[in-house]
Amino acid sequence: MLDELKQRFSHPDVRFHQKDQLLMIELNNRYGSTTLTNHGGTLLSYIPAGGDEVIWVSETALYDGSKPVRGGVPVCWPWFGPYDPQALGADPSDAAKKGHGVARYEFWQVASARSVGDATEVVLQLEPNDSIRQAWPLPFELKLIVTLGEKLTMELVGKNCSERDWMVSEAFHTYFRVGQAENLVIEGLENATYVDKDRDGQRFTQEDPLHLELPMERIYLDQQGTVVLDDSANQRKIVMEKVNSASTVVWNPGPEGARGFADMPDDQYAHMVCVEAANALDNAYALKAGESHSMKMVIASK
Ligand SMILES: O=P(O)(O)OC[C@H]1O[C@H](O)[C@H](O)[C@@H](O)[C@@H]1O
Repeated sequence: MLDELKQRFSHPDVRFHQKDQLLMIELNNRYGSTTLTNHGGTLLSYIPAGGDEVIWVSETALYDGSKPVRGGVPVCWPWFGPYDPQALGADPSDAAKKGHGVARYEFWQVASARSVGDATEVVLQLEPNDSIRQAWPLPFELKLIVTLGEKLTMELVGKNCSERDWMVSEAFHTYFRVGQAENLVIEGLENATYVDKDRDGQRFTQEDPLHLELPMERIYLDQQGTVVLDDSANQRKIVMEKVNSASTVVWNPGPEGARGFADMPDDQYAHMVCVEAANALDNAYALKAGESHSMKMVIASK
C-alpha cells in the first residue's frame, strides 16, 4: 500500500510511512510540519516553524487500529458524544452507535496531495462500509481537508447522499499540549452560555475569561468567535479560529478521570486540554438530502 500511495500522491512536501497498523501522512514545508493518520482521519502533530508541538498525543496511545489514537484531533461525526435519539432522530441502528460518531473508528482514504499557493494540502475521505452501515445506514461522503500554511487549517465537509434529511452534531476534538493545564486561561468564551457536565448539565453564563479547573467538561453554545489558550508556561498563545462552528467544548479529565483511561499516563491530564470546535447539543443542524456542510478550524501559535 505504501509504494502505491507514494506513487499516486507524489509531492515534495508529503511523506508516507507506517506506524504499527496505521498509515502516517507527514507534511513539511516552510511553515512547519503536521502529521495525520488514516485511522479516524486524526491529525497527530502540528509544529509551526520555529515553534513547539501544539498537539497532545498520549505516550501510551495504541496504533493498532483497535481504537482511536488517544490524543490528536479526532473527528467526531455525524454525532458528538453519546448518540441522542431524541435530539438527532431515532433509528433501528441506535444500539450499534458508539461514542462520538463513526468517523474516528474507521480507516480513511487519501484523496489528494497538492500545493495551494505556498501551502500544502492533503485531503482524506471516508465512505460508507459495512461496519459503518451497522451504526449509520445512510449514505454520505465525508472529507477532511488539511492545509499547512502560515496557520494550520482543518476543514470537515459532510455530504448527505441519502433521500432524507438528518441531524448532525460534530467536533474537531482537539487535544492541545499545554505547559500547565491547571488555571490555564482561555479567552473568547465570555458571555456564552455553557452546559456544565460536571454540574448535572445545568446551564450557566461565562462571565470572565475561563480559568481551567480539573476536571472540567463544558459545552459552550452559540459561540462562533476565536478562542485563545494562554499557554504562558510555554510562553505562547494558541489561537483557534472557527468557521461554521457554533459550539466550543472544553474538557480535561482531571486526575481521577485520567486514571480511568488505559491509554493515558496518570499524570498527563496536567499537560493537556481539549478545546473543540464543534456543533453540539442545541447547535446540531439539519443536513438536508443532497446537501453538504463545512466546518473549519484554524490553529496558530504565537
Ligand atoms: O475514550 P473516549 O471515547 O475517547 O472518551 C473520552 C471522552 O471522555 C469524556 O466522556 C468526555 O465527555 C468526552 O468528550 C471525551 O471524548
